[in-house]
Amino acid sequence: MTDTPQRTRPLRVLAAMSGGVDSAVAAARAAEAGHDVTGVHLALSANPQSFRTGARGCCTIEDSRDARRAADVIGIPFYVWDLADRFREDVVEDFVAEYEAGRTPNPCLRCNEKIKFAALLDKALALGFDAVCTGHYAKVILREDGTRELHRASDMAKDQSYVLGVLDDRQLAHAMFPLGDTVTTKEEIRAEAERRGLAVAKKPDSHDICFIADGDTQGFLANRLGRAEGDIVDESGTKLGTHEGAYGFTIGQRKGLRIGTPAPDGKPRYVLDISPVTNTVTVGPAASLDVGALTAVKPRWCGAAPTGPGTYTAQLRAHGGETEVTAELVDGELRVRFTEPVRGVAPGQAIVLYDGTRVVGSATIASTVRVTADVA
Ligand SMILES: Nc1ncnc2c1ncn2[C@@H]1O[C@H](COP(=O)(O)OP(=O)(O)OP(=O)(O)O)[C@@H](O)[C@H]1O
Repeated sequence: MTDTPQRTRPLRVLAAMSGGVDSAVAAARAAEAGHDVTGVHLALSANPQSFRTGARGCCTIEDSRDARRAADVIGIPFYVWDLADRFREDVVEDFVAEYEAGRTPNPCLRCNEKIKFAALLDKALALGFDAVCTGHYAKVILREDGTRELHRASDMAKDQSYVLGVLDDRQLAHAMFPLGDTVTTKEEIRAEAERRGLAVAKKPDSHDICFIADGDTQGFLANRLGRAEGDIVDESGTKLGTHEGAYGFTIGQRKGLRIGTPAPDGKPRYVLDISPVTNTVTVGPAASLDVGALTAVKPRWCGAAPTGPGTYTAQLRAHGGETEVTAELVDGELRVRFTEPVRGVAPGQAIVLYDGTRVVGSATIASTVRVTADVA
């Protein structure tokens, strides 16, 4: 294997600059490596001020100013592009629809798939750029046969390969992640930003979901979907309480159930199932969350699709650990079996398959098979 593609020759690079420290250092590293770098900040919210509530939100005017100041210090041209309509349609509306359907989406992954490495990348390529550079922590490795592989970042604690697991060969061929190559902690990145004179060196990290202020997902969804009172039931269907919207729950959730009656065994209860059809939330003991297998749809592969069953490690949520699986493509769907049962797998999330540190592919979890009973 050779080094990352960006090192082979100088490229025309479009650096996606959020106004945060990671993307500022990524752009600076790309420029320092000899590439012809232009910075771009994406305006992703139709009303940037609406997200300003003290904590960092997404794409405020302040963020675009921070990105511009960083570009000035690095000495690269800088633009602001308005992709708010695309972002609203492909990421925000998808997020709301998924919750409404009883699933748990990952909007960062969707944004990478539809915005940063689709709408942004297409526009960049049309303008003659070779690559889009971001501050993600992941590695692209160019193999001697010319194909590319996506790998976990050198620093596992910061690794973001999970949310990039949706990228296909074409997208990967034009992706540059200058932060993922080295063992780089956030503290080191901040120190590097300071050394480079970037004022964002001490800027706080962004939220998980950039378009939701103060991390209040429930408030955001309640605002979008309204109140829809329904029942909370146990596994036998006995009503235990009511909720104000099934979208407010995630499989495996324990807190905030507000059920008066304690479980007969006195143990905590967890969300086992969310039915948008009956607007019912089913709760039960932790053991009922154990999943032995799942089916996932819309598979995407980094490289050729596997031709038969294979053994992989899998990651099932953005900050989750790894688990061993066997996986096989059957009629275009991914059928996955866990070596050991795993707890609290949420439909709507992505399963990303790894071979060591290499991302093999990903798919969206559609249904799970519990160890105790089959549940769609
Ligand atoms: N509004 C935006 N405009 C341009 N690029 C963006 C924007 N939001 C995110 N990005 C790009 O996507 C990358 C990952 O986004 P994420 O929200 O995870 O940022 P982050 O890890 O907090 O990084 P940063 O410190 O640069 O904000 C960023 O490093 C940046 O390159």
